[in-house]
Amino acid sequence: MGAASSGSGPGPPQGRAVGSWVRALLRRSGSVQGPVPVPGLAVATEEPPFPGWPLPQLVSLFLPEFPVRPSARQQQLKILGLVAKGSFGTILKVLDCGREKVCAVKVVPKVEVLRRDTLKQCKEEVSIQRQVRHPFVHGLGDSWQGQRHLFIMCTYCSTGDLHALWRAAGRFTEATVRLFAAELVLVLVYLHDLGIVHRDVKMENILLDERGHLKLADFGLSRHLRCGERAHTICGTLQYMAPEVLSGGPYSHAADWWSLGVLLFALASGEFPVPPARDHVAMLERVKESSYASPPALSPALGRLLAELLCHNPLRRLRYLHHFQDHPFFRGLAFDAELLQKDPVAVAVAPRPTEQPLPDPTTFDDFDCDLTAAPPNRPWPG
Ligand SMILES: Nc1ncnc2c1ncn2[C@@H]1O[C@H](COP(=O)(O)OP(=O)(O)OP(=O)(O)O)[C@@H](O)[C@H]1O
Repeated sequence: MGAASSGSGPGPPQGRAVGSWVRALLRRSGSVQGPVPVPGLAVATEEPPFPGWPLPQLVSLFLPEFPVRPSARQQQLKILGLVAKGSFGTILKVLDCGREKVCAVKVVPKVEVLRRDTLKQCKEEVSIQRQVRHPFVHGLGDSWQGQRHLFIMCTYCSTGDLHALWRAAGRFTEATVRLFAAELVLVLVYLHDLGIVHRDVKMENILLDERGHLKLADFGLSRHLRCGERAHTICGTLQYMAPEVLSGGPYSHAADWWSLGVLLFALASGEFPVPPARDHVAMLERVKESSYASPPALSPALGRLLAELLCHNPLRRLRYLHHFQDHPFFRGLAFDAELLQKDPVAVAVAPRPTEQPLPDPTTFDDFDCDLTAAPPNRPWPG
């Protein structure tokens, strides 16, 4: 939901209940807040307590993207462990006992959303994820709210994310880069045609399905941007940000194509084209100075693709499907989702250490409802 880096977390300590471990962890990370003194919010139900009366504000603010679910629904979920701590919230692995499915749930404290003034962005994330349906997009399963948290649930990807795979592999062969690039081209073209700019295309936000194909995730910075419209917010992840984004805009969907260029450069060479800087001003200087010359080990066709994506002028950057279909790097490849998915991706499905079974799964609503005794540890925003 944000732009800061996230890392995969270790499993819970052996012999300790997962519930108390997750609660302690959420508290340590500051993502669990004490009670917010809003009168009338002791019990959140689907209906307002008195027909015609407004819902308490801390509930109504997040509607309709985050409906209030009957607690029976939430009790069907059992926490299996921690997946990662993002900049905003915590990603948990849960078992949906009703559907017998393992899911990932992003848990975001409402207080944090309001403190950072990201209510609009947070609702946009869910509404965009609900809107998009594509083989290479990680779709939304469900979203709802508790008293203190927002919950965003989707299928759990057991193969992990592209960043973890890249770190393990060092770099990928050009054949693998070609396949991943084609999958991402299809996704970006699809999103841009819908008038959506992702704004945080990076390896950590790309999950892998069980056959190693890509699923673009984390629409936390995405927004609707019509063709011809321009954005100005400096956001994204520094190393992936286009020069026009780093300089405060105006920028368009072309910014996503720059990020793709950075990503493909790193996948193929094992290194980022430009090292990270401390802030966007310093990063812009580095980006301006860099020639983005491809390492000589890469083929001329890939070198050309990278140069055409990492083009400082957004108007001259590659951005239409036919640009890629006609490109020598993709010669002989069909931009067809079904054909691209035909074979498993060998490097992604190679056997890896199996996950430890987790002791004592706990019901999901515990950490939203059981913390009412703790005092607030942050000032209430506004
Ligand atoms: N459905 C999922 N299945 C498996 N792992 C997931 C899933 N969703 C997220 N993750 C893991 O959790 C990490 C953080 O997720 P996400 O980017 O959605 O959170 P975030 O709070 O927006 O983080 P950040 O702001 O740091 O990008 C991902 O990089 C990925 O490794």
